Amino acid sequence: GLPDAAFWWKERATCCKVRARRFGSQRQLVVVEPSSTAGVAVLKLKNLPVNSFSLEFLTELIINLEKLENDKTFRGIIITSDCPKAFSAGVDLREICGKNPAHYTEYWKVLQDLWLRLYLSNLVLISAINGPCAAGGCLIPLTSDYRILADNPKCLIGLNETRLGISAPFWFKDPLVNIIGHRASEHALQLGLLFPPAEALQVGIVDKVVPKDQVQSTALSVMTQWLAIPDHARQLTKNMIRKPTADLLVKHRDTDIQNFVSFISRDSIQKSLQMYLAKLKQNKD
Ligand SMILES: CCCCCCCCCCCCC/C=C/C(=O)SCCNC(=O)CCNC(=O)[C@H](O)C(C)(C)COP(=O)(O)OP(=O)(O)OC[C@H]1O[C@@H](n2cnc3c(N)ncnc32)[C@H](O)[C@@H]1OP(=O)(O)O
Repeated sequence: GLPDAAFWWKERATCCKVRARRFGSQRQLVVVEPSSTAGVAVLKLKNLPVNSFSLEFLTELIINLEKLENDKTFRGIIITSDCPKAFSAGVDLREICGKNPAHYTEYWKVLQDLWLRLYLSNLVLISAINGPCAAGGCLIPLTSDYRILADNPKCLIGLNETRLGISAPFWFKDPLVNIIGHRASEHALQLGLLFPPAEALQVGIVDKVVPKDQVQSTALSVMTQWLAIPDHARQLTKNMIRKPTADLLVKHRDTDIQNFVSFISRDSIQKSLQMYLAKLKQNKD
């Protein structure tokens, strides 16, 4: 029969630990702190300058999430950024530009691992989005249970992949459709829309917009409401609602990797990405 997500996860967690030893990083890209509320951890993303998903950062993130998942003292995690410039700028374009197919394969597998770890987490996950959040950067919010965005015109959020000449994978599209609906997703995805806070709230890609200095305290008070529900009942319900979407990725992971690798290896795609990266470097304040 079809291996379920838990099986996949076990196998992949071992790969992550092996990879972490390979990096042997001195920098701490993810900081986990206990919050003032019992049972709640605050996980801070700290891959300066913009929390783009390098392979090393993804690996560290997965290991920290795995530890929290297995630590019975924790029931919920607030995920936020410790980089002043962004919540997350998404996929690190240097990981998907000018590398070889083996690298693209490994990278995509790890990104899928992060998605599965978050989407099927038994913990309550709340994204405290205190900066811009683009494309792959939405992976964490879209797999969270609740999203709070800072009310600042710079805090744009959305899946802008088409603007880079690429397409969001189906496992980014599916949670977006589950959250904002079919028509709004069709519109947002095709046009690669990045929503400012008021529009983000209106379309429903975030649940709450608050002043930047209140993002974390609001996350804590929302967390308290979620933790008032008995864990077992909430977890069963979460799993019931999310399993069909997660099973699609589990079932199609290998094909998805093959599609990604052949797509990203095309000359035309590589050119688009390089142009986008060059444009980013020019647009400096
Ligand atoms: C048959 C078909 C089958 C299809 C199968 C599937 C296909 C799948 C295709 C592939 C799908 C990929 C899915 C995911 C994609 C992504 O996530 S792509 C990344 C998208 N991200 C963005 O568009 C955000 C880009 N960044 C910004 O807009 C800004 O940087 C910011 C976050 C708003 C911050 O702005 P500011 O404060 O002005 O800082 P900057 O000066 O712009 O940035 C600082 C430095 O960081 C570098 N940088 C920024 N983002 C990235 C990034 N994503 N990757 C790498 N580097 C990044 C930026 O260039 C600056 O660098 P320096 O110039 O060296 O300082």
